[in-house]
Amino acid sequence: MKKKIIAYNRVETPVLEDLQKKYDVYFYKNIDTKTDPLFLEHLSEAQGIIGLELEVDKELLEHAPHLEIVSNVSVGHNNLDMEQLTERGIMATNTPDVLTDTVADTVFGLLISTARRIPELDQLVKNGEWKTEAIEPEYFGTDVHHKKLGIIGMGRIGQAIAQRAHFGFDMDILYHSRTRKPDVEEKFSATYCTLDELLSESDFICLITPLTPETEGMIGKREFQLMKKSGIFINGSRGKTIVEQDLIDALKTSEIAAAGLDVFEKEPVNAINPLLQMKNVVTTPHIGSSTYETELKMSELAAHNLEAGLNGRKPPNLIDESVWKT
Ligand SMILES: NC(=O)C1=CN([C@@H]2O[C@H](COP(=O)(O)OP(=O)(O)OC[C@H]3O[C@@H](n4cnc5c(N)ncnc54)[C@H](OP(=O)(O)O)[C@@H]3O)[C@@H](O)[C@H]2O)C=CC1
Ligand SMILES: O=CC(=O)O
Repeated sequence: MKKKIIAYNRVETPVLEDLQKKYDVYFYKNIDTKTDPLFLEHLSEAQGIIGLELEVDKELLEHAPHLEIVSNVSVGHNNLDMEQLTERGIMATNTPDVLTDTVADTVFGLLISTARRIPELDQLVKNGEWKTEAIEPEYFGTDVHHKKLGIIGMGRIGQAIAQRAHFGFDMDILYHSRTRKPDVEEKFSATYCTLDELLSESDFICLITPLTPETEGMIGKREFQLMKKSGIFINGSRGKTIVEQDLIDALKTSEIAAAGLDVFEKEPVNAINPLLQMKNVVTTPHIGSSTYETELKMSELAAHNLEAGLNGRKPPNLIDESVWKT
């Protein structure tokens, strides 16, 4: 008998079609399915789940007695209650590495767009408001090259950001993570520092940690106050790693100069969120890894993890290896 899987928004079409040949696939596009009786019925039969950011918590797991593996189509796995999954011996996997460069490009793109005010000036040109041959100083941006960049979370993506900054833009790099990384320091001439030192000394700050109990709200009022008034803050991690209201206040009171945001406390972001009214805030809708090439690679890797788990092989990207019993 074919195994049953729930494929959850988003699994790229070729990957979905391949899974459909081998498994009974219940495909869900809507993110609001957790109370849907049909979803709960499918969940009660499923051996596997593959998808992006389905909140897998105790309540959901109570409806999933046959579940063997949850395969996230993302590297972040804050949507998974790992304690509950491990306690039940259910495997969980993610998709590291294949998205690293793409996310670093997004973060760097936000950084440059914010510093050079590209979306604002694009709008000015398109609105027919480019009146004089030489643009007025009120529309000048600030340099990126040769400035000081602080990276919070010097993991895979943090290092890919450092690579772009060091080799492409001659930036000085400060970093903060849980552990020091001598190889990274050597490769990018990077300097390890405390969070407070990084905040007060950097011209640009990129936050790219996972969302965990330790990082939730790690950047708030006190941290924004430590930043330079000319400082530009970029968040590529998760919305809840910062206190969003404190960012709004810091921008309103010119505590910092500008922000580039790919992630928000609530997603999709509420249309009346004050951040969306600010010219010095550049936003993207959580698209760090969203290129055709990378989304396909992520889906393929997630399917590979899922199939390994369902067929008695160790998935390459097991988040908690302790669930694997040889
Ligand atoms: N916007 C988007 O579309 C995307 C967002 N992301 C986000 O980026 C995150 C990072 O991904 P990736 O680089 O692959 O992950 P890694 O695990 O490779 O890196 C995470 C880094 O964060 C550091 N870190 C963890 N906890 C803390 C803490 N309490 N204080 C300071 N630093 C900490 C780690 O430190 P140490 O090395 O010392 O352990 C590590 O350097 C993901 O978890 C996800 O949330 C990822 C992809 C796309
Ligand atoms: O946000 C995306 C991820 O892969 O994590």
